[in-house]
Amino acid sequence: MTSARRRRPRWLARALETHIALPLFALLPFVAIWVATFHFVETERRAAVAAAHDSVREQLDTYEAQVARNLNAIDQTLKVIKYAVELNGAHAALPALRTQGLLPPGLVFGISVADRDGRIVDSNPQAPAQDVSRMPYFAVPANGSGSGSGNTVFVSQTAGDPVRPEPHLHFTRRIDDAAGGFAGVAIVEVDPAYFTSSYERSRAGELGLLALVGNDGVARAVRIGDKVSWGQPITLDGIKEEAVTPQPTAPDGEERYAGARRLAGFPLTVVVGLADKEQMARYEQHYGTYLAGAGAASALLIAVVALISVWSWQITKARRRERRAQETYAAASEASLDAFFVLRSVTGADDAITDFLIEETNSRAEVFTGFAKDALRGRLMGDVLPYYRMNGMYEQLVQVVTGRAAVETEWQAVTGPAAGRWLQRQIVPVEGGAVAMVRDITERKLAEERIRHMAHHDELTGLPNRSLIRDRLEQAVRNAQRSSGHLALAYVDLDGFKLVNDGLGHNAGDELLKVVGSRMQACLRRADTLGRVGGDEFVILLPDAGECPLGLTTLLEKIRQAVTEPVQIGDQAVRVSCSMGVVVYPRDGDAPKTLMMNADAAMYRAKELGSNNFQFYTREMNASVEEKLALLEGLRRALDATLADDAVDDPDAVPAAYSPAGRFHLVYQPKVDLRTGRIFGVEALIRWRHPEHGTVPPMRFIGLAEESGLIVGLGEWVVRTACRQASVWRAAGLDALTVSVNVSARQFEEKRLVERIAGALRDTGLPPSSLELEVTESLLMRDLNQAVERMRELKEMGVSLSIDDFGTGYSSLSALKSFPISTLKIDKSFVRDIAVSADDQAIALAVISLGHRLQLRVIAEGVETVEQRDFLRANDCDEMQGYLFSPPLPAERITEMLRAQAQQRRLGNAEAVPG
Ligand SMILES: Nc1nc2c(ncn2[C@@H]2O[C@@H]3COP(=O)(O)O[C@H]4[C@@H](O)[C@H](n5cnc6c(=O)[nH]c(N)nc65)O[C@@H]4COP(=O)(O)O[C@H]3[C@H]2O)c(=O)[nH]1
Repeated sequence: MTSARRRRPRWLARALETHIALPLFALLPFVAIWVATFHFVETERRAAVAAAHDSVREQLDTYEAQVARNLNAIDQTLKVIKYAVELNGAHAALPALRTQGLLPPGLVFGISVADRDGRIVDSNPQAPAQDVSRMPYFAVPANGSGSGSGNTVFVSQTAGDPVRPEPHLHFTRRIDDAAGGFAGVAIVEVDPAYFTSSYERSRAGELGLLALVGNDGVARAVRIGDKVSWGQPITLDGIKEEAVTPQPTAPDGEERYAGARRLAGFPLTVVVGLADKEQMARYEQHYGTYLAGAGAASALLIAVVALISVWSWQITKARRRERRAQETYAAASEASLDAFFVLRSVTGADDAITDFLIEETNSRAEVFTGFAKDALRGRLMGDVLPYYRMNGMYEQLVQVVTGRAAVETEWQAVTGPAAGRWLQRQIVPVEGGAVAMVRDITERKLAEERIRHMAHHDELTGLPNRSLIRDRLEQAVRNAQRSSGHLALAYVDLDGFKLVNDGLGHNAGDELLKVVGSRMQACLRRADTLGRVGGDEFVILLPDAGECPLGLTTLLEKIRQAVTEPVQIGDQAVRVSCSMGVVVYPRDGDAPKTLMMNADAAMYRAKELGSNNFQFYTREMNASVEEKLALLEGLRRALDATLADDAVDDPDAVPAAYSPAGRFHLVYQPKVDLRTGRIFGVEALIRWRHPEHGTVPPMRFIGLAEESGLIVGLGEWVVRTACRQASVWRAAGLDALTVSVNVSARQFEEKRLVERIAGALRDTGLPPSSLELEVTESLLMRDLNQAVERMRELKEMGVSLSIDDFGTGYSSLSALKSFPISTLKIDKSFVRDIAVSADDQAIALAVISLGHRLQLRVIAEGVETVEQRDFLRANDCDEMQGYLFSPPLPAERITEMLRAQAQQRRLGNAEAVPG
């Protein structure tokens, strides 16, 4: 059926649609109605016309016979008179006839006899004698020509005469005497109505016509309805004996079926006319009725057809819409990535749904079921996809069909071709069943999972991020609250990470973070959480910590040691440590936020205490922030006061060795030549005499001064003060000294550094060669190009440069070669164990050898023991600095030392190194 429909041409299919076919078919009865109607009408018309013809003929027959009879009677009368005249003479003829009873009644005919002179000699009824010789009815027969002469009857026109003024027809015959001469005329006068008295209204109607017309075309008597007239000209040419078509007839011009017949022996013709409108009246009436009937039938037919067609059209339209929608849906669903199943409920004996029949599906269904769509159509779900009873779909279908509400579910397939994939089904109720749409949402699920993971994990290390840590901490706090348990939180910050990151690049920094992260993770249990909350900051959450914080120390120490193990990055082994701040719930706070803040504060304290350690939180730690602010304020005031003092003092005056409270001052640590033992230079180190806390070491405030930018002004003051002091020593004629000043990263990055130093040298008169700037390796590595450029400018000025804390950074040899420096300083952390640690010895030796290969002097700082000094000296280290020789001292103590040194030299004692 479907294929047949498909094969049927489109135009034919359209034509067969009821709303088109029905009107076409309805044309047949429509035409039939009208053909039949016109046929009946025509038949009736013909019948009516035939009837009219018959009637004309019939009446003509009757009329003709009657008139002929009348005329014969008249003629008979004329002949009798003529005979009587010939027999009795004109005067005695009528009396003779009267006597014999042969005279017709006077009411019907008027009879007269005229003599040869045209005088009426006798008449019946009696009339006065008159001369009628001039009248045609006398003259014509008298002349012996035309009708009335001889054996013929003359018929006059209807008119009055001297005898009787009323209009009459005069029938006359010539009377001859015995010799054949003219003897007179027999006259019969007849009322014209006499010839039309046979008019029957029942047959001829109101407009029927009876006429007696003379051969001269003038009517002798005409009757139409009740009216009798005469004298009109009536043309007989068009009136045949059987007039087929009606034509206008005189005197009224009415259309009539007419017939005429000449009367033998008389110059007269009888005419019968039947009015067309009367003869066809019945037909006309029927015609109207037929037309009205046909019209009504047609209207009814049209109305019915129109109604059915409109109804059918609406249905067709709806069907077409539906079909188009179905086709569109089918096309869309074929192209769709969703599988769909149109399912019809199958019910059991108790009307309960037992299964679902697949009525329709699409190609995509094959992916989910393993069956082609044709194999699915018409099958029961329970037969082809039995597992639909196990994954909840069957129950849902029943629920949707009975509850008439759509449902949507996501599930992971465990059986079938899509096993393991995430699927989503939407089930929508439809009449008699449901439509299920199934979509593969695995990719979306994975993406969601990825996004969820990304939202909660650190991309680099894969560890939980701050947000997840916060969640877990909140959860752990809730659990601990419920169970009255304890939890611990450690804030971990890597020490020295920045050096690796800045020095070796971000990739190395990233690698380091990953290694350190996994090492820390390895120290923890499954229930613990390690997260990364910032650059080099980690958080460890221990949800099942004991009440006593000290119980955590073993774990914390293990983590610390794991972090400090060297990390191999490329061909370099780097080492970082970590500072940890630890809080315990509920002792150190009961809110997650407070715990985080306090752990952070404890971590800062660990940093302050020299890093590479862990600190448990104490209440005092929170004072640190305020303390910092107070410190910063104090720094500002101290710098202002120090600069104000300097401005008041004589610029050429010797700098104050000890500042009053709230001021800065410098101390100087001698630098000694390891071979000669001579003091060849000093390192200027800043001190702050705090009004309350006494002398504050630079490690406590340099960082803050850097952070706040105060270091720029402070650094300039240091340079100027150190230069001024060195000039003072020079002016005092003491041994020429090089004064070293520490320059922090922030100062070095400042554009006007070179200008400021040049200004200080200019203002104090110190030769640039007497000034050395100490910069750290890490400082140089921040922006290598800019650092080298700036160092060159300083070098060109004559100022020397040394690299402080050498060995703690990661400057490459090539970078080192490009630095215009004169000295390398071995960091005191390597010097500390130099006498015992093979590692530190190796580092020190490497620095010495490297420095010498680069033509640099090497100085060791923090030399406290003779062993350290001896090792360094034995290994060719050039210079040293440290408590062994002298701690940092006020300037005047240096002056004394220099004086003593000069004196000793004068005494020829070159050995100045103690111990
Ligand atoms: N353990 C030990 N320490 C020794 C020994 N000999 C000297 N020291 C200390 O080692 C530090 C050497 O200075 P640094 O490494 O440049 O380290 C300096 C330097 O980086 C910074 N600093 C000091 N003054 C200034 C300054 O004026 N400007 C800048 N930017 N930084 C400064 O503060 C750091 C610390 O300065 P100080 O506390 O004065 O500490 C000084 C000094 O007192 C020793 O034998 N054993």
